[in-house]
Amino acid sequence: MEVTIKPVRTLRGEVQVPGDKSISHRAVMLGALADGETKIENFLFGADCLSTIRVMRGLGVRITTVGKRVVVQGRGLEGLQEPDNVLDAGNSGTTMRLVAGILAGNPFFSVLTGDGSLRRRPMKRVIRPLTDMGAQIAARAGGAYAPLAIKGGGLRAVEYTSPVGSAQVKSAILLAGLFADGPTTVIEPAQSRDHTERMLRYFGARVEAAGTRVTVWGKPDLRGQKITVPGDISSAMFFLVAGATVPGADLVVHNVGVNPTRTGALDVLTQMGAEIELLNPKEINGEPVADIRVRGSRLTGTEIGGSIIPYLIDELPVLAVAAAVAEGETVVQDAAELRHKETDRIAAVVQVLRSMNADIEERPDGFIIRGGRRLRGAVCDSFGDHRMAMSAAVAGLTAYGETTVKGAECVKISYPNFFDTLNSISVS
Ligand SMILES: O=C(O)C1=C[C@@H](OP(=O)(O)O)[C@@H](O)[C@H](O)C1
Ligand SMILES: C=C(OP(=O)(O)O)C(=O)O
Repeated sequence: MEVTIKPVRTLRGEVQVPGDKSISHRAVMLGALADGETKIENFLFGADCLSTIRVMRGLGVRITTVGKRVVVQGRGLEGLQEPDNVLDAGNSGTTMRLVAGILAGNPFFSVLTGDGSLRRRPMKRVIRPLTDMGAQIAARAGGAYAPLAIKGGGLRAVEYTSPVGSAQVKSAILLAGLFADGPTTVIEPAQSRDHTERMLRYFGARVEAAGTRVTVWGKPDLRGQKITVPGDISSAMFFLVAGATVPGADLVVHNVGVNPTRTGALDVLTQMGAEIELLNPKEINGEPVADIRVRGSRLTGTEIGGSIIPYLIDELPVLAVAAAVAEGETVVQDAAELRHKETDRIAAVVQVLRSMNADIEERPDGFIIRGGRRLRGAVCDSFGDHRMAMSAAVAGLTAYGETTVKGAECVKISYPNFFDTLNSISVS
């Protein structure tokens, strides 16, 4: 699918983004491991979360959907069944890595695979700690890539120091830790998003967290819950950058999850001079939520690196668009993890923005953008990556001429109605 974006006069209106992807995945997984029923409202019906539902069904879990609600019949910690076929995580790194943690705890054989993109993403980062805990895991290319063949069970609790600040690695170990006796600890080089910890507590597990160190106690009594998924801040960020870069824009995005381990991009945009207000703050299921208002303003370049990176990792492609429009230089560093996403997002950002006339230099761990040049519409590839497709569309709003996004159907991974919502706020 090709989508053409025309420059807009301005952006106006109110937006409701779909449910948070990270939280939707975790709600299905923990619901499956709990005793009793879990009802999930505002679930993200994006392809990635549907992959999680498919995989958990493959493990014998009954999951039904009614409107935007998902109901999971929990099977208890010991209740999953050996799958009679391979489990397909599709395009979803979160599904593969977190489910690997759950499978490591189960005394049966299973094979986890995914699409071409996911089968090129690094898996040693979860295989190593899960193997340390006692699981047997074989993988392609010397243990580097999926498919993964897992025979789990008999896990021991460990203390693991992770070389990467990754919520998927941390969560895989914490989920495996549910099946071990005693406390399992993960220490990260920089704190990553903490939805797993919050939701484990919400379901009744004992979790202690202090900065980059998290401990979960094994064999908890998890009880089915009612969960309302907040709007996804990573999806909201496309509109927040659009609102910040389009002159005269005034947008409100409702009910957005503002967990401090996810709001790095809000801090960066504010530091760049964006006019952003958080309204109506509240808490649901242990997660902070607010409405976010943004108005068009003049932006200036900034530096992005160090321990904030995991707090904005998925937002860097769209922050690069803000940097290209801003006056002055923006330096992004310490973000080599971007090369291990659905595509190499450093190479992809450089290619897309350069084709749109931006002055951008590729670095091994990021990029340098000298902003302030008027962007020019171009034909952009999505690289099959939902966040690249939406970032190119946002860049097209302030470019002169038309921008065509090729392979735009991949937005279905995290935001199926993205283009409809963008149209609904565009003033031409
Ligand atoms: O745990 C999660 O839900 C996620 C963690 C991040 O990945 P890493 O853990 O690989 O950094 C992020 O990029 C991904 O979109 C979702
Ligand atoms: C990297 C992403 O997701 P995952 O790792 O789950 O594929 C993303 O949504 O940007």
